[in-house]
Amino acid sequence: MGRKAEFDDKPKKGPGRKARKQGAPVFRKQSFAPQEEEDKKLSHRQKQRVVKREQKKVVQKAKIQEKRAKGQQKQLAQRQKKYNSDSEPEDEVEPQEASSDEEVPQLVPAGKLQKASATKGFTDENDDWLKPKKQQKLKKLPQPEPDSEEELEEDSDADLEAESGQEDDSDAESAEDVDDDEQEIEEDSDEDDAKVGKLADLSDDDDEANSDDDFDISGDEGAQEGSGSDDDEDDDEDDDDDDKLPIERANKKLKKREAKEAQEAEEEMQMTVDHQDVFQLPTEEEEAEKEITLQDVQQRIKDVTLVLSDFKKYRQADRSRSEYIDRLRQDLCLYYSYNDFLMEKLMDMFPLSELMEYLESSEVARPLTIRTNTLKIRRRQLAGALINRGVNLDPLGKWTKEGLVIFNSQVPLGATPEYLGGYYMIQGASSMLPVMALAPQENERILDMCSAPGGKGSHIAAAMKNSGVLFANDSNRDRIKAVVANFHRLGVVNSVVSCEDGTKFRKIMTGFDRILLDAPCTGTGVVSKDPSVKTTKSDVDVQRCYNLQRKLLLTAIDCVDAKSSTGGIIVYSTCSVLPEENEWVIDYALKKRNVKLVPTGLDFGVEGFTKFRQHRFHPSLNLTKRYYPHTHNMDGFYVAKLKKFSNTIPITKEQQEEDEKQLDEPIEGETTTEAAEAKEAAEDAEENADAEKAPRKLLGKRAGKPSLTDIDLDLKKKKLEANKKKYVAKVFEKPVKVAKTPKPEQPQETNGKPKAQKNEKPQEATGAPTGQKKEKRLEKNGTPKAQKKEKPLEKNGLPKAQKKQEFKAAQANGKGKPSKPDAGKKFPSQSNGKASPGKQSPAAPKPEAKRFQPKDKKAKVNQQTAKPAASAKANAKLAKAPRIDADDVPVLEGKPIKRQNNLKQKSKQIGQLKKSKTGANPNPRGGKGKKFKK
Ligand SMILES: C[S@@+](CC[C@H](N)C(=O)[O-])C[C@H]1O[C@@H](n2cnc3c(N)ncnc32)[C@H](O)[C@@H]1O
Repeated sequence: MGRKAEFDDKPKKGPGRKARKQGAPVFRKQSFAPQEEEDKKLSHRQKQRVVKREQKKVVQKAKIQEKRAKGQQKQLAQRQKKYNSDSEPEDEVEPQEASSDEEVPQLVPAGKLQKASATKGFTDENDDWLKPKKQQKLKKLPQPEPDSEEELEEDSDADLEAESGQEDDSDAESAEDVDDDEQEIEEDSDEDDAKVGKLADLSDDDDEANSDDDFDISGDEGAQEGSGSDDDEDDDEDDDDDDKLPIERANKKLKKREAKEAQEAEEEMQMTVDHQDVFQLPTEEEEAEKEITLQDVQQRIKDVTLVLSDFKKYRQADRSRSEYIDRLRQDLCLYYSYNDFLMEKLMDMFPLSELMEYLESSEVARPLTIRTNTLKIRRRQLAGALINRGVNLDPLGKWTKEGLVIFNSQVPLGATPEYLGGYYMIQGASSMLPVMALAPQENERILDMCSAPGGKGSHIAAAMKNSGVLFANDSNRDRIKAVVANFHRLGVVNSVVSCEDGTKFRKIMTGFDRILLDAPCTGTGVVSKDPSVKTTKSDVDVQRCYNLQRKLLLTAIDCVDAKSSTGGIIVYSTCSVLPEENEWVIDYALKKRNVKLVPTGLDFGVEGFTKFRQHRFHPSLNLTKRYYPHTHNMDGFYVAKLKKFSNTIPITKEQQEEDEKQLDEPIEGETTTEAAEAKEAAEDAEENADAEKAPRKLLGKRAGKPSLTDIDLDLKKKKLEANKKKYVAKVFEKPVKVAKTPKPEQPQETNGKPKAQKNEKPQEATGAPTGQKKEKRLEKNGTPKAQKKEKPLEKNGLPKAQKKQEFKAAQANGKGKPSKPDAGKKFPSQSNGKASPGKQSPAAPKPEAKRFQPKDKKAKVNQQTAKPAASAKANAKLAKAPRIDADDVPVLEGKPIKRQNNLKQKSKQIGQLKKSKTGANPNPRGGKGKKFKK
């Protein structure tokens, strides 16, 4: 549109046709150049009005001259007087001068006006006087609106000249004066354009609004009207009113009034709104009555937040701050699905506005990130390869040379050839930080104390360039498999993988250059990954983690060599944001060991707390780093770097022991998974015991309590439990059957027993109480074979032998062949414990067998299945099957047997009874049997 203005005098290079035809438009530099701010503000019309006004002045001046020439001073004085009566009097100036001042009150600086008015003594306030001249002027002025100031000036000059030309004859001198004055005024008006513009805006705009162009009132006008002072407005009115009809003036006044009223109304409304907006905390009844939606909750969160932001202003007089905070916490729990405990913790940590940000960002998943395995590939190459597969990615940030952030991918990132080839590890951005802080060096000995699944461990190995030795440890046997798998995939070859309790590591190995302790924690920083954290964590969980973390950290410190030439460094990290698991743990270690905090080397992250609520930590804790989802767009994380400066421990051994004891103390109200499992097991055992018959119950009560504590211990090794049960069943099956032998048969039994049976019994007797160690020892001695031989005998031979014995006993007592029901009864009597002790064998291994029977369902089944079997064949068949299974039970480990060892007393009793009755060595294979002999 239009031609392009040129403001510089640069000659155009090679002007084109257009340029030749039509020169560039030339504007007065003045009009665009930012010389005067005020000038910029003048619109085109305003400028026109200024020119008009100047023209007016000129006309007025000419009139004055004319009047002077005609000697109409008297009339002028009268007019002046009249004007003065309408306008504000100005005492300081002579009447004539005053009137001239009023003529252009604000348009020209006072001094100059005085000068001008002193010369002319003129006012345009007199309509009578002015009107014909106006008409005259209007006639003289060109009808179309002038395009520019220049034109207007020219026009006005021309008019002036014409007028002055008419007047030249009469008063040449005065004409010269006028010319001079004109010049002055012109200059002044040029100089003071800005001032004129500023003040005239109000009046002129009004003028324009009322007179020109359909009452166009722009917002600016209104604003200017509003912003102008009353005086200014009045003055402007005075100016403008000259040109206006009464109706226009009335209109203007009306508008003014309306604007004022609108402003007042707005203020009033604001006050009312402020007053009404005070949020009313709902009462309990209200809450109970009203069905609340999520939107209501959201609104209430906003309201309460507002109240808490200016409590004095918005609070209800009868409500305390804590009531609002409680309400807010409950609503936040409801809205974001947190439990009260965690929400309270978070509210303690963050100011309200930050808390909202934290909660919001915790609802959103963090960006997917991967770490280049620099043992195999460079990041650029990896990025190229993945891009070719349709992965949209970018470098993670300047702080890492290995990280890549994945925006989207056409392929699953856990299944690309690059992943399977070990070129990268899928890892959260925050997980890279602890290893960066650890700064592993080549050829060092580094321990990753809690390593599974090996993300950070493999990062350490990469930093070590597969040199030195990396010890990757984790106490979780299942998870450690992931470490091995990942290390294989990623090509880590400098590592030793172990599965030990980290707290015991000082007894396994020490003297490490560096240790990473990425401690087990509540995971409150990874809520977006695992939302269950929001509802499942309690103070007991935090306490438990806190204890374990402290123990692990002290161990880690003890395992590091302070004299390491390259290191002596411990990095502690968690994916929890709670100070209890972070600053408190570090603060504890600072007190208990010769370590100090050093900068992590991570140039971003929030400083760790040096105080939290009423707690005060070591000031150096500000060297630790915190990471939040809302500030760093990564999982909540904590990193602390410690330097060990002495291998001595600054506390006494007694203190150490006391500390350890304290850390091992059970937590009040603890309902850990282990404890819960133990409880469940105890309940199961009790239920089983209840299911047993009375004597068993008794036995269960007698032996049950100690065995329950044993169960507690055993449950810590979950996998062994199943085996243990099987084993227990197997070991104690024989005594059960031995116990079945009726009293009178015993002498016969002892005398007429087959060899095999003789061998069995001592084995059973000894095997039952001695437990696993014994079993192992037996195995070593070649006993398992014998056992295996025995067992079929037990299974197949025992019922037969029993029958024979029964039969013999019956014959000896003259009772004849025992009836089938009798034989049948014996088994139930055993299982039910109803058989009288008198009828049982004196060896009485029965109670012992009963004691363990509840724990062994299989044994029960065996007995029960054997019970209804009428014939020996059937019995043998039924007994056979499960026994074969029992033989296949793997060799037992320490725990189950240990538990049985607790029952030494009973086994001793059994052995002694047998010994006394049979006179045979209960354990001909030595070992405990020998002890029994003694
Ligand atoms: C946060 S994870 C470690 C993650 C690992 N550093 C990584 O980057 O892949 C914590 C680990 O500590 C292990 N852990 C828990 N208690 C332990 C203990 N007493 N000794 C050693 N490891 C333990 C857990 O099995 C779990 O794998």
